[in-house]
Amino acid sequence: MQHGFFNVVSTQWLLEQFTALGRVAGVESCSLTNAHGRVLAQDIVAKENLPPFTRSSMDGYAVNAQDTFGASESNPGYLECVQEIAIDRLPDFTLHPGQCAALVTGAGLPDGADSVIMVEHTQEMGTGTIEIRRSVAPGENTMLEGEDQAVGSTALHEGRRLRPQDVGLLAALGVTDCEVIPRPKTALLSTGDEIVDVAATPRPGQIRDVNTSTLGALIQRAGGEVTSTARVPDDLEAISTALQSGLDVADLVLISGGSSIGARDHTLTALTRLPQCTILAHGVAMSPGKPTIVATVGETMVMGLPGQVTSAQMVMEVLGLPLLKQLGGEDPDLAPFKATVPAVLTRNIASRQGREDYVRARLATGQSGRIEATPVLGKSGLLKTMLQANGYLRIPAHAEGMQKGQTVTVHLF
Ligand SMILES: Nc1nc2c(c(=O)[nH]1)N[C@H]1C(S)=C(S)[C@@H](COP(=O)(O)OP(=O)(O)OC[C@H]3O[C@@H](n4cnc5c(N)ncnc54)[C@H](O)[C@@H]3O)O[C@H]1N2
Ligand code: MOO
Repeated sequence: MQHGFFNVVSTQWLLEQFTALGRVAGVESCSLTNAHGRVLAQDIVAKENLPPFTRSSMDGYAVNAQDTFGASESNPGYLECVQEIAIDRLPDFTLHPGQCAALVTGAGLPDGADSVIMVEHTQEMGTGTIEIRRSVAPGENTMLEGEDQAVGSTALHEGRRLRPQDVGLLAALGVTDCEVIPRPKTALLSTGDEIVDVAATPRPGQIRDVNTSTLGALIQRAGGEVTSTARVPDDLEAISTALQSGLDVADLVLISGGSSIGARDHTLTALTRLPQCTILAHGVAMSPGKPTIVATVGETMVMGLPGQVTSAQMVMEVLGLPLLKQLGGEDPDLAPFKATVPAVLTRNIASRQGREDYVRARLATGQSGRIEATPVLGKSGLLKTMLQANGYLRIPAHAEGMQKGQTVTVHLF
């Protein structure tokens, strides 16, 4: 039996190691309908201008701005309306001085027009004359050809995780399929003699497997794929066999439980038996989550997570999600900011020096109108701190705690 953690590292050091890892191998084609959340494996270059022609952004009249200069409520101008422009066909005439053409939002402007006056600033006088009660500037109330995206420019870069608005840009450019990076394949091993299937009725002493579900959901949130799951007893041979099966199919193997130094904790031994294994960490200077193992076996990453339900989730939040995003090829410079909220702490929190504390917190708007963070303290074997909290805050390893009234950054779940 191991009598201590032998390679305790900081989260910062581990995160730095992750940034050196390459993305998973290969490329796959993805239809636009399935593209949301995927990471581009190619630059998308615009093959056309967007908008493809200059369009009106208002209902009104296409005009030459010069013809409206000086027009006001008290001193209106008058233009001759020569046509009604169809929404689905570009106008094939030229607007001459003193003329305007009726159009709706989205219609193309005729030659000779450079702006649109909104219908509410005009009055139809009959016999085709339009009273103009305001002036417009050149370009006003129009969307210029190529203003969204110019032909030949890079619309979206490789490494971008596609958000709904990105998918909209692909649609506008006529991109029906794109090359994406495969989702990192993740094998989940849940260890423990006492752990039974969710559908089972546990007999006294047994508990249902929570971690396969929470970790599976977190893997999906980070863009990974749960490729296989297995439940294994606290038995070195069984764990070794399941670990090998995971290594055979996955880019990342997550092992829940057995990562500590107890008599039933076999994860480390199962790993160190493998000739290609390098242990990066056995023990991370964080709480909860100290009994965490990070290793490589050849090209495959392995994380041994503490079995405690909250600890396993927090280690995933802090280390597992960045690792999955790195393996998934997401370029951090193109990634959206992780949502954080500055909030005023409602009470003191004590912390031991030498390890980071990750404290769950509940957010609420205080009487002053400012957002307040109340620490949700509790045992890491219970689920409720995660359920009651909106996010977590980090107390650095050198700090002895945080003071009531201090502004903290809450990372949202
Ligand atoms: N001597 C020491 N003992 C322990 C230390 C330490 O530093 N020195 N750290 C403690 C901390 S903190 C944690 S966290 C646990 C982590 O232990 P393991 O990773 O070896 O996990 P297990 O012992 O297998 O399980 C712990 C706990 O979690 C429950 N569990 C496990 N898997 C699941 C699951 N899939 N779903 C729901 N619950 C699960 C399990 O029943 C145990 O209650 O070590 C401490 N000990
Ligand atoms: O890490 Mo244990 O994860 O503190 O409960």
